[in-house]
Amino acid sequence: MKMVLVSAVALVDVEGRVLLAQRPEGKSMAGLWEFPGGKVETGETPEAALIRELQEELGIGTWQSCLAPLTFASHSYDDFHLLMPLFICRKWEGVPQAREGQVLKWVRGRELRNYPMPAADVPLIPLLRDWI
Ligand SMILES: Nc1nc2c([nH]c(=O)n2[C@@H]2O[C@H](COP(=O)(O)OP(=O)(O)OP(=O)(O)O)[C@@H](O)[C@H]2O)c(=O)[nH]1
Repeated sequence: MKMVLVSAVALVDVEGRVLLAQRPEGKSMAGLWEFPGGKVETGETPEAALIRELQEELGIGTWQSCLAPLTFASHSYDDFHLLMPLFICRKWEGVPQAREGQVLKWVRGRELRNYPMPAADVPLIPLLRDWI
């Protein structure tokens, strides 16, 4: 099966809330809430991919030194296998804005369960909650 490498990040604010983005209509898995990020391009590191995606999707800047590895997802969807490192980041510049039609939401740990997420993300939530 095709292996897809996606880099994602839990942005955590000073109140311990996590930023989720709702996938827009028309995309696969529309309506589900996910961590910001995207596919790692050829020749890119997962960290560089994230820094690029955060600028494109949210208009914020961050640094490799502010991206700490948290955990990863390894999940088979019907048509591809997703390998997704999840970083945690508490420091960035700018205010996240929905630049690609997503709905953004800052969510507290205990409320994460109210936001339906892609199957790959579900097992990551308890671990994330331990860290925020
Ligand atoms: N960014 C992000 N992607 C995730 C998460 N969980 C998860 O299964 N994915 C999947 O990883 C892929 C990310 O691709 P992408 O964000 O670069 O591309 P895309 O929206 O155009 O997706 P598409 O090619 O499926 O339409 C999608 O298939 C997405 O559904 C997550 O928490 N964050």
